[in-house]
Amino acid sequence: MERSCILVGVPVQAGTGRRGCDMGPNAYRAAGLAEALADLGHGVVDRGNLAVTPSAVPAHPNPAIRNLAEVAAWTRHLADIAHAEAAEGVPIFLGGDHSLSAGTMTGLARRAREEGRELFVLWLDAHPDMHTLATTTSGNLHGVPMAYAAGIADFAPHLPAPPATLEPENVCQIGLRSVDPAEREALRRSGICVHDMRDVDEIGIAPLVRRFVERVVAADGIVHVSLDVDFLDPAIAPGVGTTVPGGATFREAHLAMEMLHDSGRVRSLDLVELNPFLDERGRTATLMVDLAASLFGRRVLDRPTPSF
Ligand SMILES: NC(=[NH2+])NCCC[C@H](N)C(=O)O
Ligand SMILES: [Mn+2]
Ligand SMILES: [Mn+2]
Repeated sequence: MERSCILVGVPVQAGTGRRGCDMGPNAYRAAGLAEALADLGHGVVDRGNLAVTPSAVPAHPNPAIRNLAEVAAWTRHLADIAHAEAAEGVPIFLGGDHSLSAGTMTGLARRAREEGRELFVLWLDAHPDMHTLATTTSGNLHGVPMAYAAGIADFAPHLPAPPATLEPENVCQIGLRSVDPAEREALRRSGICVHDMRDVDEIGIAPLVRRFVERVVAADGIVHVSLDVDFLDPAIAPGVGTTVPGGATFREAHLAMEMLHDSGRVRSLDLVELNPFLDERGRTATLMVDLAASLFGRRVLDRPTPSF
């Protein structure tokens, strides 16, 4: 029996500077995510939207930081939820801002470790989200989840200690085009595999994804995809608070999803940063749903599955 898709609504917006991401989960539902997955033959369970009750956390000396207690509560809760749901099926986390990935990725890392599998992350984003609590200048905690999950810096006692961390070598970021100076340095030291938009332009999205999948297959690993709306060019995906020009095209994004599907290795997905308040008649939500459909098997024509 194939594993069912499990939709988990994560209406967090505490990690961003603007309101509206809390409407993301329901926009994906309105755009027909469950129906699109069911049409592909998948079982679909919708767990509804999660909620958390923040409790006080020790303050951090960086005065810019916003909503630390709330992000801490989401991180703790999501690590537990991701760990549990990954045993049940293929969790799809409907954000909500990217701070949610601090929880999902560390919970998934714990599950993978317990199962003796190597977890790989494909991070599709204009930003590396590699700030620490000390280096963020915006104070928006959607800028820190990769540093948190890859164990780049100690976030405790302000954020909960991660139950497990990612191997930086197993993380691949594609689509970068807005990197703060402190992040640049942190990336360089981390060993994370990074591809900016210049690499996408010069090399092409297909070879980049193929190389990633080849590494996964060589390690007999499994894949988590973290898809930030701002990976996409703002001309096709305006419904996000942190647009950066020069993003992935419609075809580049779909091709990446199709190739990942062909790998047979994808076990979980974050859909993050959708802000329906900034969207135009649901077009960004619809595009994200179509990309999720490509990731889970929708294609134009039948074709033989390549062996990587
Ligand atoms: N998940 C995102 N959209 N992150 C954008 C982060 C932008 C910037 N680096 C900051 O820390 O504020
Ligand atoms: Mn992001
Ligand atoms: Mn981003």
